[in-house]
Parts: sequence; structure tokens; C-alpha cells
Amino acid sequence: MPINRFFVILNATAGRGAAAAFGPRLREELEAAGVEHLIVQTQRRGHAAELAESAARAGWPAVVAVGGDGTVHEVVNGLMRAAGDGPSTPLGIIAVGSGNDFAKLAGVPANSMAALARLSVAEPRAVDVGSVNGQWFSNGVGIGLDAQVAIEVDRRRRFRGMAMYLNALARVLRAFRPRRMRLELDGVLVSDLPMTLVTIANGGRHGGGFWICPDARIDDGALDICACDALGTAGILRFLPRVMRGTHVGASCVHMHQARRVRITSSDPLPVHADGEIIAEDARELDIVIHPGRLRVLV
Ligand SMILES: Nc1ncnc2c1ncn2[C@@H]1O[C@H](COP(=O)(O)OP(=O)(O)OP(=O)(O)O)[C@@H](O)[C@H]1O
Repeated sequence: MPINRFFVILNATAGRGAAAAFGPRLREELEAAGVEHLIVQTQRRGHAAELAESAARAGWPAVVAVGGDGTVHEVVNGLMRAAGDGPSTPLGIIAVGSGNDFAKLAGVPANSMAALARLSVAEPRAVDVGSVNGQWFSNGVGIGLDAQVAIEVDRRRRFRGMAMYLNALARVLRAFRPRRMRLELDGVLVSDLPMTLVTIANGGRHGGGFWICPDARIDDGALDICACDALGTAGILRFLPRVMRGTHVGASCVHMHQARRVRITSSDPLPVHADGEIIAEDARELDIVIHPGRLRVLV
């Protein structure tokens, strides 16, 4: 049965103005559609998670994230916190961010008007969701180079989409050094070496268009792992176009795995992002788990 009551969380800062511009349209269309709704605009970082959690606890049948991957990340955290061990409140997404990786992977229409029109006829799709040290993520966790790039994107947002990530990468590469990571998959030690990055993926597409784990599926009950050996700047730059196409898989310095649980320890402080949101700059221990089918997305 389609849902006809929506708690809508709008991050007006997403998409470098695209979300703010979409706000008035969102109000008009929801009113014209005659569906019951409440639109709340986020006031600060972390606010979307709080709003989503209280909306789910208050019994709203669906919570809609209007923003990018960071907004979805927060809303997922709120919904999963409210769910406890029970079923999660369905998540609607209107992708008006810069990267919108998870929305694309989940099958949400890329066009925001189409996504909005779809909401009132959409059905919940059960997909996997991950946790890292108890915090939830929808699309993936990155440790090393990609986390350093996320930190740089956050410091200085220039451009949108892929250009934004490439610009940040250029700045990171000036001082990047590989970090030693001890990688255990489902309790088995796989490596203990300096790495350029380790990405633990629920979905295949990250950072606005890098197919770092091209075979990852958000409903296969598994995490896909891409571990890349220590590379110098020239090596990283050579690899980059291949990561955009997903053709880096098979190279001798790239190790692909699947697991349900990933443990990473290090004596080196590790930068870590979850869904592009920086969750640590100096982590020493990470416990990452997949929770099959626990998240429900309206598509
Ligand atoms: N009112 C607010 N003021 C400042 N920052 C906010 C506010 N509301 C949310 N945020 C933060 O804005 C950041 C960016 O949001 P989001 O990721 O959704 O957009 P984006 O970066 O444009 O898209 P994408 O992640 O898809 O590239 C997130 O870190 C989120 O926590």
C-alpha cells in the first residue's frame, strides 16, 4: 500500500544551493498532491539524524531526506536508531546533493521532480545497511586516501560533483602518505601493510562517480572491500581514470574481497569517512558489519 504521510527533512545547504532552490517547489508540489506532510529544514550538521529519529518514534510512516549523501547518511542513522531491533521506518530520498551516489544505487529517480512525484506511489525496498563502530552507513566507509579527500572537500567546497572531488584530491596528493592497516575479514587476517586506501562498500559507486567496488550490490547481504597497496602520487593518478570506470579491478596492487564483518586496526591514526561524512581523523580500531535487508527505501 503506497504511503500518504511524509515527514520531510530538507538540507538547504546540500548541492551548493540546489536544495535551497528546490525548497519552494517541494512545498507547492506536496500541497498540490494533497498528501499529509511536514517539511522541516535542518539547522546544523547532525540535525537531520535527530529529526529523523524523533519522526520515526512519533509514528510517521515515512521520512524523506531532501539533500545529498550526507543528508541520507544522517537520516538513515536517525531511522536505524529509532528502529532498534524492529523494522525501520521507510526512507524516501529526493536527491539534490552533489554526488547522490546512494540514491542512484537505490533506484530513486535522478530528477528531483520525478522523485517527488514517485513518492506517493512508491513501495519500500529492503536493502542492506552497514555499521561502523556502532554508527550506521548506507553506502560505504573509506579509510585512507578517500577519507582524506572527504576531509578536504569539507574544508573547502569548490565546484560540484566529480569536479569537487578531483579538486580536493589534487590538494590531498601534495602531502598524502599511506597508512599501515591490519585487515581482518570475517575473523581471518588478510593483510597488515601500508595501504593507499581501504573502502568497505555496501553500494558500488562512491565519491560522486568512482566505481571503487563495481560488483557491490546494496541487497546482496555482503560488504565488498577494495584494498589498494601503497602507491606514490604517479601511481594514484594513473589509477584514477580506471577507478572511475571500475576497471582497476584485477590490477596487482588492488585486492577485492567480500565479507560480512571487517575489522581494521592500526598503530597509525586513520582518517575515516562514512557515506562521505568524516567520522574520525585518528581512528585506531574499526569494526564494520553488514545488516542485510534492515533499511527500507521508497522506490
Ligand atoms: N543547516 C545546515 N547547516 C550546515 N550544514 C548542514 C546543515 N544541514 C546539514 N548539514 C550538513 O551538510 C553536509 C552536506 O550535505 P549533503 O551531503 O547532503 O550534500 P552534498 O554534499 O551537496 O551532497 P553529496 O554528499 O551527495 O555530494 C552534511 O555534512 C550535513 O551534515
